[in-house]
Amino acid sequence: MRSRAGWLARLVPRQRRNGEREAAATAAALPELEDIAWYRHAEDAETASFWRMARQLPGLVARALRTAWTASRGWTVAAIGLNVIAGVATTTALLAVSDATATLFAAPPTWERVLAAGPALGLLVGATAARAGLGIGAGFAQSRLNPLVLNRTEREFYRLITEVPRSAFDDDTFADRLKAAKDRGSRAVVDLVGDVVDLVTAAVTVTAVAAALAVIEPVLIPLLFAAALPTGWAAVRSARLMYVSNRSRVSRRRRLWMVEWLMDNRWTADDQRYHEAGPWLRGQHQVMVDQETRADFDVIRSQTLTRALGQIVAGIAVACVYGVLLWMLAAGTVPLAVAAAAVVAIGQGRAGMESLLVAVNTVYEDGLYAADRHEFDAIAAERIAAQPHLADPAPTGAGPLPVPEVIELVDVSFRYPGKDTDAVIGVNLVIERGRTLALVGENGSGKTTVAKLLSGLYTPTSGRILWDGVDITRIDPARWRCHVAVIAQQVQRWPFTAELSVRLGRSTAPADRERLVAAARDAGALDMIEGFEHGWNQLLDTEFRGGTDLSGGQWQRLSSARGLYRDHGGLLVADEPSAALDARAEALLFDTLRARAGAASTVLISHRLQGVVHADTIAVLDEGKLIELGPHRELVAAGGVYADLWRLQSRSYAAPE
Ligand SMILES: Nc1ncnc2c1ncn2[C@@H]1O[C@H](COP(=O)(O)OP(=O)(O)OP(=O)(O)O)[C@@H](O)[C@H]1O
Repeated sequence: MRSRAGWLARLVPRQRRNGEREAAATAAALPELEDIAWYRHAEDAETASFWRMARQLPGLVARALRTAWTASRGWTVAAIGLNVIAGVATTTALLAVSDATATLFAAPPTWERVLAAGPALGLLVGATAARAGLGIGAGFAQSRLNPLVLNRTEREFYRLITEVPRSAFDDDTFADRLKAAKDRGSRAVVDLVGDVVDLVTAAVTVTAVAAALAVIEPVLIPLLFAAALPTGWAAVRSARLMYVSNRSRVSRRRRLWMVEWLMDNRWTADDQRYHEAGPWLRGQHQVMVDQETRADFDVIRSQTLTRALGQIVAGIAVACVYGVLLWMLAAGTVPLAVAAAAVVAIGQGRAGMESLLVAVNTVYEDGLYAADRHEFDAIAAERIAAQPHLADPAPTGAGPLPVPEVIELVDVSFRYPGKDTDAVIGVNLVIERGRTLALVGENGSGKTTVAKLLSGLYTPTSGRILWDGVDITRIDPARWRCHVAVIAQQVQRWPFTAELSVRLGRSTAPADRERLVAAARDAGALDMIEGFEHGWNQLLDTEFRGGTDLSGGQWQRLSSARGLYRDHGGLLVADEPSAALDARAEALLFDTLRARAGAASTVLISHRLQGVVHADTIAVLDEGKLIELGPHRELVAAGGVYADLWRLQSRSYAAPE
């Protein structure tokens, strides 16, 4: 790391020391906050010199222009082009000032001299008006460009996030990158385009003034640069301090927002009150808010000191520029008329130079944040591309696969990201068309994981899943997922109308009223839906006007209806579909599942063994391994784990004598 001298050298390390202390304090209460990943770029941001920053500009500018160009070629050309033409108008106006003052101040003004300065004054008025008009035009073009860039950036973000494999969401690094991209990264990509237009505007103004000064008095050009440097340095330094601070606070903020969400949403409102968890949550929240406040104070103090120093040095530098001008005037090297024009040019030049330095800084700062978004895009795209069906596609044709006659799991193992043990270990299973396979086993034995592998949510770490002998992990899911329907263990309460909530099972297909009704009936949800005040159009979210909420079992019926609506006679995976159902609804659902026998394949997961006795095959899992396999009678006769579970459940359901 570069060594720094004086008070400034201590500013950033101090901020980081505070951050480390606070992280330790938070970690004591909330261990999951420990996270040093955010310092990855912060070191860079903290130590990059102005020149290194300037060296990165071409790359950042090129990237922003590419973004703008792909969003709208016309408005990009307009925003940049009009600014460049405005620069020509600036030079013209300044030279016109010079001409006019030379004519007017050559001797005491007379009417003749005023008239002689007329053309120059006319040019000045014309050029000034043109510059203003062009500036407005450029501003309009930029305003049109920004929403288009935002639109494109958002679209790409949500494409990536919905296409990324499910396993990405189990990875904390991915979650951090996602957060950084969402927090500010995406916005920074859009802002960067505006910053680059501002940079071009400022650069054009400075070049225009420099061109005018080259004609008026070239000696003033370097002095002009020197006078603007201290303010620019202070702006860059301030932004960098803020950047480092923000970076180090992302994890805490993520946790903070999570705790806030736990307190302010209706999903956790009940549990929070049952367990009187409010004070504890508030306490955690307060610890983090206090740390945020201290971090804000730290960064504000450091920024104020930096800005003050910049302003003092800038003041001295400006005094020197005017001093030199006065000296040249006194020495007779510059005539009064030229000095007057130079004062106007210096005024505009200083403003332009400061804007330029601030723009350089803003481009760099937003460039750092935009890099978060680009990094996220790259990680997401990499994960998407690494999926076996893209990285190592099976040599099969195009179009949807047929409904499979046989689905096989061959020596399938799976480990969740970041875990050091497998959730599923060397499982071999066969599901024939028209047959029902039941998965049973204790909590955490791997049943849902097998269901998720079968439905393509995850790819096996090793082993293969074959559909009629074809390894489906190497085939685009779009070609086979259409044959898989899932009634998930975790009931998702979609905040839509009842109809949409069921139709979501096949959202891209046109609504099929007959199938909707059939699915709802088979799931025991039809009477409930038809009994709603607005029937199928009933909104199921009390956070919106006219919305209502459902009981746990009613939500589960809706979830089953969604799965059944999706099902088209392929594989149906029902993971604990009756956990919240009453006896009548449960019996109806199991009848529905049994009715598939002979025609469609079913994988049923249930802890209620009464529900699985009819399955053709029952697979018993234990700590990820398949330990028993066979029909109910055989397993009971074998006297193993299944028989034990069956005996326990039969005993607890038996009526007292
Ligand atoms: N997203 C995940 N990330 C990491 N580990 C997970 C994840 N989901 C499940 N696990 C772990 O994988 C193992 C198997 O979980 P799984 O959900 O498949 O069990 P299960 O048999 O369906 O349990 P239950 O009967 O409770 O539904 C468990 O040890 C669980 O902690």
